[in-house]
Amino acid sequence: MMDVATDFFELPYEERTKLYSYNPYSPHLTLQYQNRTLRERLTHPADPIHDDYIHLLPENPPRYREVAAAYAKEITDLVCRLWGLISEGLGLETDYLQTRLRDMTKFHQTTNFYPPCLQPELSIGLPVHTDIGLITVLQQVQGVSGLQVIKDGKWLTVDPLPDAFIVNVAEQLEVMSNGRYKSVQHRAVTNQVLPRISIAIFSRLSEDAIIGPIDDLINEKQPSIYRNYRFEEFLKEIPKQMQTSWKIKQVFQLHPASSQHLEEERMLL
Ligand SMILES: O=C(O)CCC(=O)C(=O)O
Ligand SMILES: [Fe+2]
Repeated sequence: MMDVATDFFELPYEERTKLYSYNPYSPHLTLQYQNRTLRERLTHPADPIHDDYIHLLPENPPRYREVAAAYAKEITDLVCRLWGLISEGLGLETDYLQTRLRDMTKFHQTTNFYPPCLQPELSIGLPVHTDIGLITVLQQVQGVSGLQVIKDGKWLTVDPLPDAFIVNVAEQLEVMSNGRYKSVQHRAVTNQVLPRISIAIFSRLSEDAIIGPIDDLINEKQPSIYRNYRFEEFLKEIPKQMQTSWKIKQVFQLHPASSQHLEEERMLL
């Protein structure tokens, strides 16, 4: 996938921008070259079960459709296996998340291209955020670092490892696990010399999906942190909180004071 993604971003500007579209549900290219941000991203569905989208993928490079279809199949299978491990980690039946989520999960792929920047300290590839779905499977091009996560209030670089995927816990999994899995705050910085590519497959939910802590994880010692909400409600909060997406789930929190220490830690950034 990385090879065809690299070929795509090596296409001339006129060829890449054929994929400009205002419809977020069809494959589209977005250029983000303003407000210190330096990024192009190609986004499209990646769901072999729910979407009939292959004919909408880029025709160029010629192998893109075939490779992206196979990649979507492999990664969504991997996500289903990870759901099994996460369910077990939460003390639930192995197929709990798979049974509950598969029909209401939509996968999509974003390939990020960050051009080099002579003064990386003056720009950012992708500002700090948390992913909004369940989990994200990410791969980075070899040899160029850029992904950073926050650990103990400090930025930590996640260097690319050969043949390794990065799995990010995203917001809805933190809510469903009643805070046991923590969504990770991350960002991408630019490189002075080399361009960088990363490929993410996100799992999002259908808009009417009801999200909330899983009943079996709530008890007297661990009361529910969040109220139930429709995923649509979460999405509507995003434009209200541009650049601070990690605060969104607090809107659905039952006792906001309990997260105060987290808030204080985040204020350090
Ligand atoms: O480029 C990266 O490594 C991070 C990409 C990312 O976080 C995203 O697309 O949400
Ligand atoms: Fe992300």
